[in-house]
Amino acid sequence: MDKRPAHIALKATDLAVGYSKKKAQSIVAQGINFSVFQGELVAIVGVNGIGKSTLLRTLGKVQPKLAGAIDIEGNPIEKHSALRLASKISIVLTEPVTAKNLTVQELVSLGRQPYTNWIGTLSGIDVQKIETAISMVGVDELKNKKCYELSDGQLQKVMIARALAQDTPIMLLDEPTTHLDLYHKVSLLKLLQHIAHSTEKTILFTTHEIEVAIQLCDKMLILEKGKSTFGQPCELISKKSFETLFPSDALTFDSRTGAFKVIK
Ligand SMILES: Nc1ncnc2c1ncn2[C@@H]1O[C@H](COP(=O)(O)OP(=O)(O)OP(=O)(O)O)[C@@H](O)[C@H]1O
Repeated sequence: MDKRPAHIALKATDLAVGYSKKKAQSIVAQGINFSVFQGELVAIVGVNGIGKSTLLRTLGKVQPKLAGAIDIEGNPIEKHSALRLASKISIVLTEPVTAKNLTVQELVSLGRQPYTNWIGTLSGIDVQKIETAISMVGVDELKNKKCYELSDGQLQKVMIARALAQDTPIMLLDEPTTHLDLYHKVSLLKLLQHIAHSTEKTILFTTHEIEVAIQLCDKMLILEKGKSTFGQPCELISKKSFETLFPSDALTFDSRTGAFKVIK
């Protein structure tokens, strides 16, 4: 039976994202509308440079929106202080990790910063959340390694563990599977699906793994030049929304299989 999640965790209304230089605005994507329920796994997809990362950073208030509204658990994003937002949203970006000299355990512990006292002492609950996060993403055996000793894929998992340790109702992940092989991509997205459904966290991530996302996500947001489409993967397939995603000289979308076919 379809379980209806309790409430809207994240909502965008007529949102425009992009960059401001001096007084000029450079809009990357606009007219973005969606409502994501608590406990849903949502993929943001679209071609290179369409604005997926820009949108994700805007949803996490890493950069300002250019127009429209973002509501976090029913309140406008600008009403949340930085500290309050850090207890609502965790975000993993693609920027290189600067704290590579830390051990895995120390890096994951940083996720508890919004909750620790001013000298950063970890409570029993903090330690437990750190341990749970490390074991959830399956990096227990790397716990005492320095981050500079890890492969890109291992580091990516550790960054997700740090966000999990932050234990926020909303997680935003920019291309969390980039450095992983196909098996580990699927495993990680299955893990995110499990986390979203079992802990009622709302997880939005950007990805180029459209076919895997179609199979595992509750909803998808497709960004295209001048428009965005949001819905359940099956709705998007029946609306033929994936068919215009790539220029048709190289790829077509087969709605029967939910997969792209190369035009030879
Ligand atoms: N700091 C910046 N200042 C100005 N423009 C930027 C900045 N960062 C990105 N852009 C531009 O914004 C547009 C969207 O970039 P963005 O990284 O959001 O796309 P994307 O969909 O995530 O791409 P990809 O799939 O290649 O990662 C691009 O044209 C890019 O050049």
